[in-house]
Amino acid sequence: ADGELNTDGADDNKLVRPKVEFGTLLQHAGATKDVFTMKEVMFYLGQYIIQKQLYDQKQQHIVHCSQDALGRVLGVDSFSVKEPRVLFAMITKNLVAVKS
Ligand SMILES: C[C@@H](c1ccc(Cl)cc1)n1cnc(-c2ccccc2)c1-c1c(C(=O)NCCN2CCN(C3CCCCC3)CC2)[nH]c2cc(Cl)ccc12
Repeated sequence: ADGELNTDGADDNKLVRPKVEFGTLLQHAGATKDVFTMKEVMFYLGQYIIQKQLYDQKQQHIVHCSQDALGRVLGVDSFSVKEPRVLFAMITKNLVAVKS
């Protein structure tokens, strides 16, 4: 729905282009393009976190990224997946809206 923030992204229809370093992370997770929907960005980021085992084994909603490029691009040492608004605010700083 328009304007509604859900865990799939602010708006499923909008296309975004990741900034260079962020785009490299998504490619590590298997992305093969440079324009995405927010849903795709979140899918690839989820894969990236799993592949690099960045989530806390005990508290699996906590992601530790201080020793990883993810921490550098998001600007935090760790975050909780239970705070989508905080997460989207950090992620959108690494994205450029694509006029569609
Ligand atoms: C609902 C969704 C979400 C999506 C967006 C937001 Cl802003 C918050 C939350 N979500 C719920 N848990 C996770 C998660 C947790 C730990 C490790 C990896 C992913 C995710 C994330 C997904 C994803 O695409 N998720 C698919 C289903 N998930 C179920 C949880 N699974 C976990 C099962 C336990 C072991 C760790 C993975 C992974 C697949 N993409 C993300 C990207 C980031 Cl920057 C952060 C979190 C996620």
